[in-house]
Amino acid sequence: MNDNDISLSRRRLLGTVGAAGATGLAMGAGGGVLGQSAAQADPPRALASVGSATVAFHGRHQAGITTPLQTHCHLAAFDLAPGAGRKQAAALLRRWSRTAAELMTGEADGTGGSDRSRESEAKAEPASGIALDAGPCSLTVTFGFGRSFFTRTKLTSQRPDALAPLPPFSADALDAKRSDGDLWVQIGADDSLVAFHALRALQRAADGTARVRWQMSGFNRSAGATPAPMTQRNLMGQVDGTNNPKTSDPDFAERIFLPTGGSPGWMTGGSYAVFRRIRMLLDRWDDLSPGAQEQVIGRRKSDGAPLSGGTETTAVALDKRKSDGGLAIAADAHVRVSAPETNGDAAMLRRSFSYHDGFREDGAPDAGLLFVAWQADPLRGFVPVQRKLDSGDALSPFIRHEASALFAVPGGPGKGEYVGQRLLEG
Ligand SMILES: C=CC1=C(C)c2cc3[nH]c(cc4nc(cc5[nH]c(cc1n2)c(C)c5CCC(=O)O)C(CCC(=O)O)=C4C)c(C)c3C=C
Ligand SMILES: [Fe+2]
Repeated sequence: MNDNDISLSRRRLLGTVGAAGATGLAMGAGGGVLGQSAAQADPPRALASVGSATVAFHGRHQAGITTPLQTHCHLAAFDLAPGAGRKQAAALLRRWSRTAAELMTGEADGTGGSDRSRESEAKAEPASGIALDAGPCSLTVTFGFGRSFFTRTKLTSQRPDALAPLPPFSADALDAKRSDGDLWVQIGADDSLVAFHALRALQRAADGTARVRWQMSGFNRSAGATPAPMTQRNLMGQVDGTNNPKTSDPDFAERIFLPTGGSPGWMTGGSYAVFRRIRMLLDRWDDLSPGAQEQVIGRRKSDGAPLSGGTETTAVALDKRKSDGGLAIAADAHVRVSAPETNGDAAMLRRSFSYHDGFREDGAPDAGLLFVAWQADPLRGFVPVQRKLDSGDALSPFIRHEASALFAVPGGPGKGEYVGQRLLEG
């Protein structure tokens, strides 16, 4: 883990246990045990651990990259308003950073009270108190810059080569209005109101400087939903995320983050986020037998074990053959085509959320994956892998890439700094 480790911290709400009533919190945390604990006069319970978990805003890397997946996310791209340039962008990133830092500690009360005394530009807090009763709930806010940001702010000399537009892929069906953007915000939290509150606070803080270009919401499974913690499942029912690079891998940092002394200097400790909104053709998928679905991916549905044998965490044996001589993992299976071994060691950290936006006119669910992949260089991570998938992945007939973006995500701010300061004031 890194500087942004989750910690269970004291929370301002602990002080309100008495006022809210211990029973209320016990009900939130444990439901059915309410009557029992009240009758036995147990001491008041602290806020449930889900609520009190915090992730550090400051550190070498921004939060929300190696942070364990939260239950809720909002992804939003903003475009700078006409007339807004580098100065206004710097002021916005300062406001956004202050807001994010406060919300992530859980110290902001959500009433807007503390902001009224601040400079008039700062509308950092919605006055609705949306998240008033909750702890920080592992809230993370991550900020990135799109290619167009550098033109708008006349900072093209600082634009990383790695921000070159992603190449077109044959299966792309991209909606330009839901792609790209000058600025990107990724919000994750283990509570839906905490996540929405952060989104509103950041949107308000952007007022007059930047406008929402697109916004999407996603989800993952809630902590405690399964008897033991496990890898997430996506909406196709697959265990998804197993073979991600691990923070304990010796080459993890060099694969995912830019080193000190790299180029450009302001990206030290940063990473590149590739975003793809990938709709799943779930009716077509659900018509496949479970066995056929497993062949498409190359892993078992029940527990995510590779079809070459073993358990979920057993290394995939791409050369393994069945008794009939055929490959245990088909030539076009998703895990074979995307594996680092078959892509010149290309690797990325996939940190995705499911989405469901209702049903389309034809009755099909508008649902799938908000795919987010992190890497030190998209030309050595996402691009070669997607090129290969584009030309021969058994999963392709069941998905549609509908939106796309690439963002430069700078390193985390030091204490007293704001995100992107080294770019905007360098
Ligand atoms: C370009 C990169 C990738 C896209 C786009 C992508 C889409 C996508 N993937 C799944 C489901 C699974 N993917 C799995 C593994 C996997 N996927 C990628 C890359 C992309 N996936 C990689 C690099 C890997 C790891 C390969 C390996 O090293 O073994 C798996 C298996 C479990 C796991 O390791 O995570 C599943 C399941 C969907 C549904 C999807 C688009 C909607
Ligand atoms: Fe995949």
